[in-house]
Amino acid sequence: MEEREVQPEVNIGVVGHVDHGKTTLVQALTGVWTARHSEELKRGMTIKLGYADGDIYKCTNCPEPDAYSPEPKCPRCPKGSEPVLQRRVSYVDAPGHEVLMATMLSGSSLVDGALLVIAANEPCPQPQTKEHFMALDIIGIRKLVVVQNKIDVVSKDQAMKNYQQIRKFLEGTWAEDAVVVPVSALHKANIDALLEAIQEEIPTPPRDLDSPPLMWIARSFDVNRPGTPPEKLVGGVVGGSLMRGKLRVGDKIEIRPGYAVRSGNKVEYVPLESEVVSLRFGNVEVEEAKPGGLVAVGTRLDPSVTKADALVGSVLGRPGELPPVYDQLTLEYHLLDRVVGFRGGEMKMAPLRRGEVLMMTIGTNITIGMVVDLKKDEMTVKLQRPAVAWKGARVAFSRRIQGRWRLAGWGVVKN
Ligand SMILES: Nc1nc2c(ncn2[C@@H]2O[C@H](COP(=O)(O)OP(=O)(O)OP(=O)(O)O)[C@@H](O)[C@H]2O)c(=O)[nH]1
Ligand SMILES: [Mg+2]
Ligand SMILES: [Mg+2]
Ligand SMILES: [Zn+2]
Repeated sequence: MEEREVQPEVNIGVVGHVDHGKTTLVQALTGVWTARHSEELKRGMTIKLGYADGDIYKCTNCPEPDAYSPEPKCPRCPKGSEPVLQRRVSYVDAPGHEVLMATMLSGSSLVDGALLVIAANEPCPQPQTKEHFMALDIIGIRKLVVVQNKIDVVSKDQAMKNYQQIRKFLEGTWAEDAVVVPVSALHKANIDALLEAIQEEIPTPPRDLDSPPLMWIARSFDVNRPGTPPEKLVGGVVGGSLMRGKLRVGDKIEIRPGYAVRSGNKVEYVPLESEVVSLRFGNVEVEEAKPGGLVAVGTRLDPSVTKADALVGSVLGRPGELPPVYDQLTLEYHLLDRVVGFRGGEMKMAPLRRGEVLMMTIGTNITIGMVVDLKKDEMTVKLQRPAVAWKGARVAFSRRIQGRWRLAGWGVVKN
């Protein structure tokens, strides 16, 4: 197989209000049900970031959008059609539940574009429809397709009414002209038109392949089954997406801030050094990884340091080439005008206060931070958990409002 057929070239976030059908849509696009953890299956909700790769094929015989399919066969052509692979896409499935907003934000830092899933059988916008939409803006994602889902459970009139609500919601925003594609994720209806929209609206961005590799870690695992004999144990695995550069099997790597070591109530972070022993996209092993797609990096690390997402929020690169780790960040910040994301309307955002505790999302790193210094457009935040950052990096922050962390604004790192 050619390399381009293995490594996805673009990452697309799937966001939107709880239960609007994000995970079902990812399954329609990839054949994969991303919820794997028993708690997720039991509660029918996404809790951790999920991801799955899917293909976009186009039949050379058929008109658009019929020509598009996630599978290498054309449902409309009898024998003899040869659909051509257009792109392989990594879909990052975000949780929609309001308490998991930080996870949604950390997932958004990995993607190049987004599908905003809106269920046609509820009034639009729902609280997290608004909050996720705003988060895309804050993180700087401007490639968007709106997916009007569940059209199988509404009448044509209801679907039209809901479509008008969606258009009204987008009116006057950066996404005013966004394409809205009606689908039924459950029945895999109109997925061809969605693939066409993805091809047109979410191009693969240019990639920086020459800089040293840099990857946000989004998942980390111990892949050994309990009871594996010691000689068969494999090293820890970390998953994430390369922001830039290339990574090859055999490369020496460093992970920062690294592994948390607790003694009493003190926590120290220990940077880790290891080597890339394998690289995998889905089930396919590759020798080299570039930006695009979520890659699983096999290492020689003791799996006990990677298990249970212990390294999420750290950054992986080559030894000595990582940006610095900070305990404190100075940000030029912007506060949203209004608090969104809860039922019963919106309210005006109060100014920040010195001493206030915020939830910071720095790439995939989610940490509590305290505002220790505050000027007009600038704040300094002391982080509970140190973060790799660099001048110009974009950071989102949430505030505790009415009992929940609500998206409150963003900042640009000045350190
Ligand atoms: N009728 C119908 N039901 C759907 C459709 N898409 C999803 N559902 C159902 O809606 C429910 C929620 O779907 P999920 O895919 O888990 O929704 P989600 O957005 O991933 O939810 P969270 O991860 O909890 O935010 C499930 O019962 C799905 O079967 C659709 O197109 N039509
Ligand atoms: Mg659900
Ligand atoms: Mg889900
Ligand atoms: Zn065809």
